[in-house]
Amino acid sequence: MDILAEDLTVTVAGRRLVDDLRLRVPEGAVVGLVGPNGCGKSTTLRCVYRALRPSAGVVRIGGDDVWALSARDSARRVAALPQEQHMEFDFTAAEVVAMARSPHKGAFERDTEADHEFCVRALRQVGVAHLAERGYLTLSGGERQRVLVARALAQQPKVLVLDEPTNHLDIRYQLEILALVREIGVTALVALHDLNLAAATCDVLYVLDGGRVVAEGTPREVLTPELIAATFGVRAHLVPHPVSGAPQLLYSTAVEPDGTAPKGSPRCRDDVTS
Ligand SMILES: Nc1ncnc2c1ncn2[C@@H]1O[C@H](COP(=O)(O)OP(=O)(O)OP(=O)(O)O)[C@@H](O)[C@H]1O
Repeated sequence: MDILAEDLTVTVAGRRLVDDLRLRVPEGAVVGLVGPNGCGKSTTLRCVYRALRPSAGVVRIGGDDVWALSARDSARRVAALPQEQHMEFDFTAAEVVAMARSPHKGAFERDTEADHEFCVRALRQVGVAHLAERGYLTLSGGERQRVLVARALAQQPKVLVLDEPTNHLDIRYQLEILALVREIGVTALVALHDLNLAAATCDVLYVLDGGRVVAEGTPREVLTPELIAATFGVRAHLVPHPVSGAPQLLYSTAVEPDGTAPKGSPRCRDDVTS
């Protein structure tokens, strides 16, 4: 299923957190959202996974407005890995992953053998099968993150929405989780801070600044030193990855050698009102 956001706007207290945004993720593509802190990535993703109703515009998953779907129907299509996930009770990792199966069953229906299999497979896919009986609250940050990725996979979604999925992960698991997202062939919209990981993982990148799309295209088209300076206020040098050829960014200090600030735009349009 594809994702289409049209004219998406989120206004809170007179401030446009997301401003007339248009974004498309074709079926099976992995699309990245990048941009500085506070530019509206999570707010956009929350609209896509139906946690936030936009002030204007629409998000369509497989052609249907997500707010025209029931919460259950939406959860059958979209699995989300939010940036913050609070868990009050000490469920085991296996129980946390099993929660993903509830959109696929009736209120009092018990888990079937097939449900169990989906969960075991998801735990294995992200390398946490050995943690299945551990209490979730006893896990490290990276272990928790991998359990939550397993939960998203066990939901068997048509669309994955991942908000900083590499948070807390060591470099091996950062690479493995993103490779897995590509491998399973699911439509994916992913917010990432690491521009090199984004370049290596995503077919297309959307760059947000102040709630607006300021650039879109392949990583090679989008990740130019000019754009990095204008959007992040950082000097960047582009080099091809020696093996894959993917564009890689090396950064220097945020100021020019003469001590002046680099050319750049404001990161957040705090003054924009509806
Ligand atoms: N409910 C809210 N009320 C007021 N402001 C909000 C609300 N939710 C988000 N914001 C503000 O909207 C802006 C965009 O937030 P958002 O979390 O979408 O940014 P982000 O690009 O995901 O940032 P980060 O990279 O830091 O995770 C931020 O300035 C944030 O403080």
